[in-house]
Amino acid sequence: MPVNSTADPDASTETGGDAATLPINELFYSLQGEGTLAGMPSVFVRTSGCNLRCWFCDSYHTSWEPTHGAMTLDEIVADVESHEQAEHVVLTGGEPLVHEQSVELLERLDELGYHTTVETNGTIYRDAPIDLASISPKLASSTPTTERDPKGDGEWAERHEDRRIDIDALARLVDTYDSQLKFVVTGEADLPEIEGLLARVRDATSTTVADSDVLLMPEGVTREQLDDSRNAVADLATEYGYRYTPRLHVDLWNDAPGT
Ligand SMILES: C[S@@+](CC[C@H](N)C(=O)[O-])C[C@H]1O[C@@H](n2cnc3c(N)ncnc32)[C@H](O)[C@@H]1O
Ligand SMILES: Nc1nc2[nH]cc(C(=O)O)c2c(=O)[nH]1
Ligand code: SF4
Ligand SMILES: [Mg+2]
Repeated sequence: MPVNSTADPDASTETGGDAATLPINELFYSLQGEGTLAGMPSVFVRTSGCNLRCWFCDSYHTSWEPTHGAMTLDEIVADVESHEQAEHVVLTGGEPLVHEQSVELLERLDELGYHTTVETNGTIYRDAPIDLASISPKLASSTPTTERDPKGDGEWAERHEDRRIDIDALARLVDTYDSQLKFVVTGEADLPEIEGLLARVRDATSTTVADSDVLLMPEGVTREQLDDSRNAVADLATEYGYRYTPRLHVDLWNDAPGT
């Protein structure tokens, strides 16, 4: 369900008033397309607003040009519950953890017995009932340089670069929640950075981060783009001993909305 009205999703939102709300870009029922739960029927709750600007962002209308619709938590929960088969909810964005109200939504979903996955860029820690923290730290190859900026002239490059890795936030997420580290891979040149980052995370955590919790995901928003990228990423997973994750939803439905 696409949403349109007038809340401001650009900044993080504070709890206030009687009815808590979240800026919501869309809500839909599909199969989890990415990560260790790929194939799982899930309701997706996509918040609007992000603190980063990856040049390749497949959710452009939550980051570069965020939508401004809001829903109350009651409305979101009712929509989730209308999908009667679903036991899994994926909270994504945008960056869902910029919003303080995501915590209350996760608490309500947890009380109702849902398994919750949070798709996050790993730059923000929040204390919430999260069953799987699906962390996708952003590599240098995600930075919207002048040549790659989808909108302007590289205005976001410096801010993106400054914000994209926060080792303390990553370590806290990994230490607190069952987690997976899911890297968008644009080429072989990303691998040394992934290895260096993993070493820093392993150093900063008391939790064991197994190679089987590290996933390499091909960059691409269409089937045609993945046709060009997936085999090279699969080969890198084999070579380095990390896990490959497909983008099952793209393989199945290409870039159709609400999938
Ligand atoms: C739109 S993001 C929202 C959650 C959070 N902001 C994040 O980046 O993890 C959802 C997932 O899509 C991935 N993603 C975004 N654009 C992509 C692309 N062009 N190719 C492959 N994965 C992409 C992100 O890395 C993340 O794992
Ligand atoms: N089917 C499907 N699976 C997904 N897993 C993570 C997604 C996301 O955008 O966060 C996503 C998505 O957009 N669609
Ligand atoms: S962090 Fe996630 S939502 Fe934000 S720009 Fe990057 S891929 Fe898009
Ligand atoms: Mg997606």
